[in-house]
Amino acid sequence: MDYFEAVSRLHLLHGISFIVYWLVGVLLAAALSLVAAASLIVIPAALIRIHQAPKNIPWAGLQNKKWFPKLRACLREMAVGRAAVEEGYEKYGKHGKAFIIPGLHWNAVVLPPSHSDWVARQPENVLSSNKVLDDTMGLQWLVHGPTASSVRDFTVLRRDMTRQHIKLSHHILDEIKHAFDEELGSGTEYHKVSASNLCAKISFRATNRMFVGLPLCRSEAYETDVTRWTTAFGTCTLIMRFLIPKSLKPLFMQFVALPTKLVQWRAVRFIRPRIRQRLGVLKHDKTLGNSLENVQKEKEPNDMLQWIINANAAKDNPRELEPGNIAGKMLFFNVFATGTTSTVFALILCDMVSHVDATALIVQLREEADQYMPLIMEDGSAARHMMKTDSVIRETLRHNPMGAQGLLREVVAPSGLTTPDGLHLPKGTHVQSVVSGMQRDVNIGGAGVDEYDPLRYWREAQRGEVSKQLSASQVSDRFLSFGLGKHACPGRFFAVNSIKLMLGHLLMTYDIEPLKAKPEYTVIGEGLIPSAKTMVRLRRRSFTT
Ligand code: HEM
Repeated sequence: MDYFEAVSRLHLLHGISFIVYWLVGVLLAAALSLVAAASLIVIPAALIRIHQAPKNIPWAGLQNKKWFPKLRACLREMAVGRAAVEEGYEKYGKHGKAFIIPGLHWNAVVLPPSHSDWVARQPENVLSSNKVLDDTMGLQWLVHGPTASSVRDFTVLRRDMTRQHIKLSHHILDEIKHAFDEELGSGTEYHKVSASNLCAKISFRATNRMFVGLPLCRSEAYETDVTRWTTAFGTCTLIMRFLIPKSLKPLFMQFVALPTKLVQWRAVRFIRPRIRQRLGVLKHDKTLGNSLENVQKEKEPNDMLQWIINANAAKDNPRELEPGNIAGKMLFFNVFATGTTSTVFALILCDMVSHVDATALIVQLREEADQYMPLIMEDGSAARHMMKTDSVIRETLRHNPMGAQGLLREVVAPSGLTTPDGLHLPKGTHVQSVVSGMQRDVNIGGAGVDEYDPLRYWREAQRGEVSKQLSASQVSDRFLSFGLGKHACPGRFFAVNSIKLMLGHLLMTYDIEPLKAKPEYTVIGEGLIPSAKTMVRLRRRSFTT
């Protein structure tokens, strides 16, 4: 290599390193500008909210910081949400006092437990749940149409799903068996699997068997697209809530929503042809002069897709029957249904296998599953008799609820609202209740409620302490894991039944090793999920191969 070649190579090398440095520099500068821009928006917005918060209510989560404690608490919200709620409950809530919980999106007044029933009874035009749903989920930007009120119409869940899911139990169980077989194979060797990944897979399949039926619920591509959509949707709602001020939303959300819309378009490509085909049948029936009620119900598929089509057809607004709106509703229901059911299923599994007497507990639950699960194929309601399993589900929901707080509402009455103990909340105030701390509070639930005791509800009933066992889907102001009042979770009956079927099948079919220590749970904001690293060991029981 001569001198000139060496020099030109050196130049080339310098040139390449220059471009690399330049690119890194540009990227760094872009990242810094983004952070600066975000701070310019986020910090002033937080300061305004701090200024607007009621002055006579104490704050939780300030951590005794000397400089800008409230601002720092607001900015920390994503990292320490659950701790702040629990600290506030210990200091104020359990003594019947309200407190403020800091947040980047809004600061909320957390009312004491004695107010939960009162909150749940307030009409929508005074204390709104819909407004909170719109603001946290960006309904007018991120999901289907034609209107936000149509998106918020959950009649299909409250009416059709609640009535039909028991009739569909044998299909759901068939899907659960199939999904477990796919995940764990047919051999009798031990498998070490992530509890949360396993529960996510099985829950998605169980739910989507009822949503879209066979064969689509088994399509890997469909599952990937739906999961991508729920993730994109979640990410976009975070950006929308924390980074974009209210006044700029109409402008910015058009762009921020684009990736979610794109992923949504991809995900609905699987459902669209089915919708078109079913709408064709509906049109044919109508032209034959059949009224909607007379459409041959026995010929219709009994699944969520059909329930949505029928409910939208009854609205007499042609836009409700656009395939994109029908498919969009189906996808949107997945946001509510799959993540929640799988997280709770995984929490129950982890609580159960790490219980001090896990072996005896598993034996008892398995006996119950052996007795009732084989009846499901003939009688979908047989799982109703699995009251020990029901107790285990309610106990995890009570002791380790997914969300530390609940009953999220906004005061929308123009003159504000005054609580029973005289606290005036101006229009625009966000209120909520503590779920986790309250449900473990011995002063409310009695001695021992701070402990996890899986068969507590079943035992209470056996001892005659209650006339009827409290079931896992029964809400009250002492059990807020599914909310309370008009907006209480419409999916809870289906969720509890599916978890019973999943847990029942697992215990009947597999040996599961108890865990030696309590598993780690991951806290995100105020939410609780089992860590994906928590592994359980399972093997097919030999006589079931
Ligand atoms: C174990 C699983 C689940 C848990 C713990 C859960 C929990 C909750 C909670 C706490 C609320 C708020 C209630 C309130 O503010 O009063 C809620 C609302 C809701 N849930 Fe669930 N949920 C679960 C499963 C499901 C499923 C399977 C579906 C649908 C298939 C669903 C659909 C909804 C809907 C649509 C709402 C909003 C209701 C309204 O605003 O009127 N959930 N859920």
